[in-house]
Amino acid sequence: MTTRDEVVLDVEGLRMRYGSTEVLRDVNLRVHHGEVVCLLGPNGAGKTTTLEILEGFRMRSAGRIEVLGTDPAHADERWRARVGVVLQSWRDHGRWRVRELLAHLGRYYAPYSTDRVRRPWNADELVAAVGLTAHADKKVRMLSGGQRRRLDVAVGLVGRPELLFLDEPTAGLDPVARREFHDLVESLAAQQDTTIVLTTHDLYEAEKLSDRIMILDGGRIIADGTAEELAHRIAGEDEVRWTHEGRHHRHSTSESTKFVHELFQQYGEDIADLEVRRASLEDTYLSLVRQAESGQDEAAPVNESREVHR
Ligand SMILES: Nc1ncnc2c1ncn2[C@@H]1O[C@H](COP(=O)(O)OP(=O)(O)OP(=O)(O)O)[C@@H](O)[C@H]1O
Repeated sequence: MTTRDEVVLDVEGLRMRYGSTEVLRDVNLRVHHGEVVCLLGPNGAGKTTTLEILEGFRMRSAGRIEVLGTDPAHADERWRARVGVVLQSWRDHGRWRVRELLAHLGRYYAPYSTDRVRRPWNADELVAAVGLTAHADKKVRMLSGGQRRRLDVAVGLVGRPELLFLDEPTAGLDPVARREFHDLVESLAAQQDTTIVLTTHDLYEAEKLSDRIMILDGGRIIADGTAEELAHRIAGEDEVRWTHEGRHHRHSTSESTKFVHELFQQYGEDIADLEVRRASLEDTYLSLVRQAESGQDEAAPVNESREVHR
């Protein structure tokens, strides 16, 4: 069992080559206990490859990796029982019924139960937690795509993992299911016992769920920090909008607080409809990826390691 402040994931100089194609060149990252970390990056950047290596499903070409204190390439069953995995697509078990499948897979984790963590997660409770109660007796192959994705998440959670990897967990989910999934991740994270690493292309989701965002591009982590910290890395300016005497105005500035203060000093209560728009995560992401791809990236992560404050 890891404790707060402990490093759960430690990666140094990770490289991965498929044939003659080098996908990961020098990936360095560190995740602490209880953090929710989101890995972003363009299609083909190597996010799934990275996750699969960390999960022990794929052998790396080079680099040092410790996941829960162990090299995943040489991990045993006890280690595997502490790690939950939701793959990008998984189409087995079509003939099983939902509840039966979770109860069946759960049995594997029973020997790893402790006084603190009762394993496995009770199948009925888990089915309810992922919103599948109405479908608990259905065969897996009869589920819709989104229901199947909820089941994938349940399969990842059944052993009550200390560390959970989620590869695009909300792809294909409807807005209600997506919101329910966000609530589930937040409740797992709030208990401080589950460290979560997820990939997504949904920047709203990344910002909402994660303590920290890492952007993978060109085989490296090109940015690492909170959404706010990343925004500070781009030379972005805030946009201030307001109305004065019926006319709309806008002004771009890197010192929006000072500007607004001066605006009020000058015009006082005649100012209306004041709005300060900071760079969104989408602006930041696009700018960082463009910078990296045009070779301007200084490859300096915002944050080498930081405490978790939730
Ligand atoms: N088994 C494999 N053999 C050869 N090349 C592979 C293999 N798996 C992935 N690749 C290649 O490695 C690169 C990274 O793929 P990966 O799936 O890790 O990217 P990703 O960031 O997860 O992409 P996406 O956002 O599209 O899911 C891609 O160019 C892909 O074609």
